[in-house]
Amino acid sequence: MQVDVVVIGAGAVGENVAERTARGGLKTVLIEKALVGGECSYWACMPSKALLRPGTAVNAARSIDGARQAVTGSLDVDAVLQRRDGFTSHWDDKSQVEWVHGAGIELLRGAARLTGERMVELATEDGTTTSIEAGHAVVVATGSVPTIPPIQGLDSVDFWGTREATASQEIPRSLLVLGGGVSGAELAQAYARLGAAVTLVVRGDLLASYPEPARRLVEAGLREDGIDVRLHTTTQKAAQDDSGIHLTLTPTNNDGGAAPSIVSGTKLLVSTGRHPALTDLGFEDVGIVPEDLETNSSGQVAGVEGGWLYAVGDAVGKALLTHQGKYEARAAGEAIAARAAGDLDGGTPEPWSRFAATADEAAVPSVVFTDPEVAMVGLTLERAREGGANAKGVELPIAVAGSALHADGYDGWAQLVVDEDRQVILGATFAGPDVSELLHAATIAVVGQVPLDRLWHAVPAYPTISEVWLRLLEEYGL
Ligand SMILES: Cc1cc2nc3c(=O)[nH]c(=O)nc-3n(C[C@H](O)[C@H](O)[C@H](O)COP(=O)(O)OP(=O)(O)OC[C@H]3O[C@@H](n4cnc5c(N)ncnc54)[C@H](O)[C@@H]3O)c2cc1C
Ligand SMILES: NC(=O)c1ccc[n+]([C@@H]2O[C@H](COP(=O)([O-])OP(=O)(O)OC[C@H]3O[C@@H](n4cnc5c(N)ncnc54)[C@H](O)[C@@H]3O)[C@@H](O)[C@H]2O)c1
Repeated sequence: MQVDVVVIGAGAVGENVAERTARGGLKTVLIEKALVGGECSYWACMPSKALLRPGTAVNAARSIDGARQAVTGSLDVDAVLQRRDGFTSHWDDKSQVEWVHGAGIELLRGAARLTGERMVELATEDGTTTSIEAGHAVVVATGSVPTIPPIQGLDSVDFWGTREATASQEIPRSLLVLGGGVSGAELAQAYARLGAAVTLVVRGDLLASYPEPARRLVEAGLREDGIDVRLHTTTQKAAQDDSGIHLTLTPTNNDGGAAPSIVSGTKLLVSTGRHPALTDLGFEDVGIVPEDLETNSSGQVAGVEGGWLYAVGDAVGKALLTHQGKYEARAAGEAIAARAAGDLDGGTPEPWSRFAATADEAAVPSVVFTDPEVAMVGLTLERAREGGANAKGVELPIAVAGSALHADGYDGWAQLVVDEDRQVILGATFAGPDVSELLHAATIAVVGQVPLDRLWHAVPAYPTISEVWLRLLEEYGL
């Protein structure tokens, strides 16, 4: 079979590359071995947010006098799960397949691997194999897989990963959650609010890549929901018997030689990170060591002569986020189409052109959808300073008319990271109820490198939570 572009993996990221190359007039084949739509649609973003949102909505009503009195019941668990099932289309990819066809992309089902320069082999379930030659590019968009920690006994425990936790049809009586990253924090809260007794075991600090005050707000929110949060706690052992699953814990820095403690639950969720899904893809056959995979800003894999091999999204692991992967996909797809048309040469394209995912470097937005939320873009103060910037942090509690109206006793925190030499914003973090919708303004300011004296003219509407922007600029001295 001879085509222009082969995209391996039809997650959100693969779909977006294929859409761009097909739109650019290239005959594009998209190969998927499981569900078209990938992790985000069926086992990650969509179901996890669907599990969280009802609890957040009820808690929001409870935080306003007058509305609080109207909340007289608890969450309807069956209705929440059914609504979640709707958002995952009941794990049926029919509508996504229709979209693929509508976009002029050819979909092939099966597992693909590289077999040589511009060559891909497709193995289908019935045992047949097809060889496909890509005239212009092969794009690896195979996503990521869970990283399972080497904890004694864990391999003989029947534990959940995030797939099982986001797709479960029942709420366990008690849930142990291992890992205090975004998945752990979000799913611990979702299950606590749906009625499980949750213990969250965190090796270091919760949400360690976010600023400290934001972490503390989330920790307080989780504790308020009755979650037993164990920070700086190492899991020594896991075991399972008829009564449930048991974890043996010690303090992470156990200088005092504290005796181990045991926590138990009916289920265990292991959410200890993910890594690129690059095994069995034939990278070795094209001279690439998967662990050393590096790409330029248009997704071209380094060290491949002719620049025909691309990788994007979780498979590269620059930012394990759907929106950022889709952005990389748009840039790669545009670059492939432009190179095929002779409008763009090989090598790294101009930063901030539509062929380069330049924002990956220092302008990645992310939201932790706990209650309260954390929304962050760009660099933290530490990272900005490590990178050599003359950076200053400007931070305040979020306490403006808009936040006071939004919820009684609104508790939030905001920080801008300012480049003092260039007078632009390098990063921003907001923590508090419903702050996610504040994030895009900050993303625009960071990506646009909007000078602070111009930002001064961006007047937040009154009374909104965005007024905190005004207070932050005042705090900076403007
Ligand atoms: C619990 C959880 C919640 C999350 N929530 C959010 C969120 O709210 N917002 C956000 O931005 N991100 C979120 N993420 C991250 C997000 O899910 C990922 O960044 C995103 O799914 C990556 O998309 P992708 O297309 O790169 O990979 P995937 O979605 O994993 O797609 C890769 C596809 O490739 C296929 N494939 C793999 N190998 C082959 C092969 N050899 N041949 C054929 N097909 C193959 C797979 O079957 C899969 O369908 C969450 C992640 C988790 C775990
Ligand atoms: N709202 C969102 O956008 C969202 C939600 C969930 C996940 N995601 C993405 O998916 C990816 C995976 O999420 P995640 O939470 O699994 O990963 P993560 O990397 O965010 O967190 C993993 C956590 O597990 C801990 N850990 C690692 N090994 C451990 C061990 N042996 N014992 C105890 N703890 C251990 C780490 O210290 C860390 O706190 C993330 O990179 C994130 O970007 C995004």
